[in-house]
Amino acid sequence: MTVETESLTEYILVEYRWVVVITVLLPLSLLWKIWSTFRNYVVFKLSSAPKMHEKKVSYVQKQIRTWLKGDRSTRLCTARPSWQNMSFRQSTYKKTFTKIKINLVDILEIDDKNMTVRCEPLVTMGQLSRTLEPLGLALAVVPELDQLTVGGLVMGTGVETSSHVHGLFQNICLQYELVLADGSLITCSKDENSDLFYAVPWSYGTFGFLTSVVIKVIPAKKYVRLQYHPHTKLSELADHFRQESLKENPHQFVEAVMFSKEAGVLMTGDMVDEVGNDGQLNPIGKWYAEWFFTQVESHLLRNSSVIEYIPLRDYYHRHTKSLFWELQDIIPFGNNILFRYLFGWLMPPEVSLLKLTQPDAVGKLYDRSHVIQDMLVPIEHLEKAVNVFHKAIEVYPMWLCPFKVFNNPGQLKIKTTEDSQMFVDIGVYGVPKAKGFETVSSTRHIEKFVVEHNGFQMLYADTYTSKEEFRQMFDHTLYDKVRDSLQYCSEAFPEIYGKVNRAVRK
Ligand SMILES: Cc1cc2nc3c(=O)[nH]c(=O)nc-3n(C[C@H](O)[C@H](O)[C@H](O)COP(=O)(O)OP(=O)(O)OC[C@H]3O[C@@H](n4cnc5c(N)ncnc54)[C@H](O)[C@@H]3O)c2cc1C
Ligand SMILES: NC(=O)C1=CN([C@@H]2O[C@H](COP(=O)(O)OP(=O)(O)OC[C@H]3O[C@@H](n4cnc5c(N)ncnc54)[C@H](OP(=O)(O)O)[C@@H]3O)[C@@H](O)[C@H]2O)C=CC1
Ligand SMILES: CC(C)=CCC[C@@H](C)[C@H]1CC[C@H]2C3=C(CC[C@]12C)[C@@]1(C)CC[C@H](O)C[C@@H]1CC3
Repeated sequence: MTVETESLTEYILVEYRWVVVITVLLPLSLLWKIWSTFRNYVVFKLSSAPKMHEKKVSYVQKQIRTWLKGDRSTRLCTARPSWQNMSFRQSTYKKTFTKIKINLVDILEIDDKNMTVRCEPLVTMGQLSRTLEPLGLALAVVPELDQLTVGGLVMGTGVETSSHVHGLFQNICLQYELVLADGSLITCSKDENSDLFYAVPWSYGTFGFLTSVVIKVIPAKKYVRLQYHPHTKLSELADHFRQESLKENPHQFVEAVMFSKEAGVLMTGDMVDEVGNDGQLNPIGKWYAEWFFTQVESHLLRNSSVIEYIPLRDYYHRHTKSLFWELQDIIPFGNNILFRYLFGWLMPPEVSLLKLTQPDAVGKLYDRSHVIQDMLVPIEHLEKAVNVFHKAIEVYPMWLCPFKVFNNPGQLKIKTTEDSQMFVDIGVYGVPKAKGFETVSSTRHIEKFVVEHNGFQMLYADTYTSKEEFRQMFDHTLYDKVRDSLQYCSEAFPEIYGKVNRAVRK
């Protein structure tokens, strides 16, 4: 192919990807949603999952024993193909590792006396919020994309707008059940095998295979009373953001979306049972509703500090329908009123199908000129971080979400003697506009800033940190100790860095 035809093909594949998305992916996504909702409903109602759980765990153990009997020349990972997961990085190691099938997709038990839910690792956030809602319950932290799994959020991490109160997803998990590399089944909690319990989060499947998790639930109400506070000065927004995140009795939900370096909207919310007369009901989950982030932007443009009442589940999944703001690049007219009324009920396409059918040209384009990164920095550095991000990449909207890191053992070690420290997650998803942007060097620049400011990088996307920087970012003291104490662990699993660093993972 000549250079001209190649770039024309690339242009067509990128610009007209929506044709395939609309005609093939949306109908397939709908069939998949109908089937999985029906299947999960039936299994949950029949209560057959708890009986099957032991059998399925034995099968995981059997696969590991088979590997133990062999020459153990390959390492282990889950058999979930890369295209099925939400991680943006390519799990290239899946081509060479021995893949362990973990077909554990069910909610096992809801205990409304102890306020816990026990579920298998492939249970998704959408599945949990749908099941808990009619019971008047919710997870204390609901990472907002429907397809995120409990396993991925435990082994990686999960953050949401209630994290300034409850911490990260792992902080609402009370017990893990794992199959280790020696084939044994173990449970751990803060009182039992506590080293393993604290080392599991952020370990990316490098201790063993998670087979169930007990998670804390809270009482839920019907709506979220959400107040929008537009700001046109970064310093004012940052002060307000810190004040709302750090105050003694904070709102249950705090989030901000920046639409430029200076201007953004802070949102504070609380669960309520009724729609009050100080605001209007806004059912943002309806099929015809405008994308949430553009609704937020309209409050900035009107400079109006309004109150709205949003149905709770609509609130939890407010960024699902537009995949934050990523879908505007894939279906440019997805937020058009006509499209919404005619086809909004089909949205969004499944992320897994988007990954599966992503043409090489689109992959290359995302590598070259698209950023998907979340950087976590102590909240006092918010303005500085926004300025650094603006200079290096300049992507808007920019997501700001406060979260608490507790002073617990593990990879996220904070540099304070206090019980906890408040951080902010800065999420950039989109096409960079900064002059001189180059994927590796610009990402390295912000990674350096994050390391120097005692922050952390979320690892679902690519990291380019050196091993030394990575170990400086994530405390490996407990991690190394636990790996050394577990038989066959180092043979079976690479270190975290070996799985997440783009240059190192094979
Ligand atoms: C055949 C069909 C007909 C429909 N007709 C109508 C209708 O007449 N009126 C109407 O209001 N809606 C209609 N819808 C849309 C439906 O109400 C919404 O999709 C609703 O969010 C589905 O929730 P669920 O729990 O059933 O499904 P889920 O499987 O939980 O969700 C379906 C998809 O919508 C996303 N989603 C779920 N909840 C939200 C939310 N609150 N905000 C943003 N995204 C969300 C999820 O990410 C998921 O991908 C229709 C949908 C279908 C499939
Ligand atoms: N709001 C938020 O907090 C958001 C979070 N994310 C990120 O997305 C990722 C979650 O995506 P998801 O598709 O659910 O998960 P993934 O399948 O991407 O899994 C993430 C990691 O967890 C490991 N893992 C998953 N299940 C198990 C298990 N049962 N036993 C052992 N290891 C396991 C995987 O190991 P292996 O490599 O062996 O498969 C992988 O390294 C997380 O990293 C999360 O931080 C993304 C968007 C939003
Ligand atoms: C809130 C936090 C912490 C993170 C949000 C991250 C999401 C915006 C990304 C997670 C997976 C990403 C993927 C895409 C867009 C951005 C995410 C949803 C694509 C849909 C972009 C188009 C590609 O062809 C496929 C991508 C799959 C993963």
